[in-house]
Amino acid sequence: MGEVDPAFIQATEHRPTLNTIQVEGIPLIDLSVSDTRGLNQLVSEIGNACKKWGFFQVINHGVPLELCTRIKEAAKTFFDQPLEEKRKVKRDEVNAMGYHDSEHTKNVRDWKEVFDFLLKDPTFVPASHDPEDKEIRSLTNQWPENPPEFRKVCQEYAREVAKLGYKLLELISLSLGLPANRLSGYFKDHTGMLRLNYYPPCPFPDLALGVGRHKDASALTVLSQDDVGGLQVKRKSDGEWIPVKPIPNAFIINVGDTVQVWSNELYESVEHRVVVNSERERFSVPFFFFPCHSVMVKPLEELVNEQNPAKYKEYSFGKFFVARNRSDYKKLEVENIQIHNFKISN
Ligand SMILES: O=C(O)CCC(=O)C(=O)O
Ligand SMILES: [Fe+2]
Repeated sequence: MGEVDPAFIQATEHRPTLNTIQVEGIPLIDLSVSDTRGLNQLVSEIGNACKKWGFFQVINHGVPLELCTRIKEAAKTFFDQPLEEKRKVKRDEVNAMGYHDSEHTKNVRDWKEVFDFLLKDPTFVPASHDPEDKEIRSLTNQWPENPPEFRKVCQEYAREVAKLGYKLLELISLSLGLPANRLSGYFKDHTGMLRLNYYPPCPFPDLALGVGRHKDASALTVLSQDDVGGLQVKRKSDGEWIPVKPIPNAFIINVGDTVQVWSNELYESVEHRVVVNSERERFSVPFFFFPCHSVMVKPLEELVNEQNPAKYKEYSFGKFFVARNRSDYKKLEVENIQIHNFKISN
């Protein structure tokens, strides 16, 4: 083993324990409804999973299974290329979509490579995180030449997974006692993004993480993973890191910061991380369902009252999004902006 690059080394308290524990996992929910299990039952399962875990897996989700296989094959072919090839579609501070191999989470470098693309091309976001700056910037995708089918597969997958995203938004709205379409207006010009994650085998999996502990800024995230495993979720009841078992053909769903605020913390955006291993590479594909940049996020009026006042100040989704992304490129001196910065202390 060569020199260990200190940029990857987690502080002692954040290093993973590599012995896997067998525990009751996050709920598995069948999205199909039938005469024996109606919509109400499904909605209540979703609500319970959001409250207890912030995470669940779904089957019978409607996304063609062959698309999940094809996107992971395309990802493998892309990431297997030499670095010079991948860097032709390199992401930078101006062109925020494309390939990137040095993401930092909480100021520690992640043991992974990523390829990011937007569902809507172009997508509009604020030009900077400065609240006074009203300029809007458009983000566009970059596509590699190889493999030739890459773009088409990515776009087909994105379309199908977004349909699932809308379906889940409806189920989450219903589970909060709101009309099914209560949240859909916030996603008209959404800023949803897909990411191909590639975690190469790591020679020091006891020191580094594929992705450091974090919460997703999304409303919800729809993730497809392969059979290797590595995702861990921080259990709300005791703070233990619980592995998410790979289930063939299932998607992993988690509620993000935006739903945490909308629901006035009835549902929480739960911390998660990815451990790596020294033998097998791993692929995963998250879809981060972000609202439109101009949405002002605050607890939904129907869910707050005198007994249960709003726990968050209103914030601009676009400004939050842009501020969060700043830490992707450089090690900041301070912790980057987090949802708890908007919490009302009373
Ligand atoms: O690879 C995974 O299982 C999860 C990745 C993740 O949490 C993220 O990209 O936000
Ligand atoms: Fe995540």
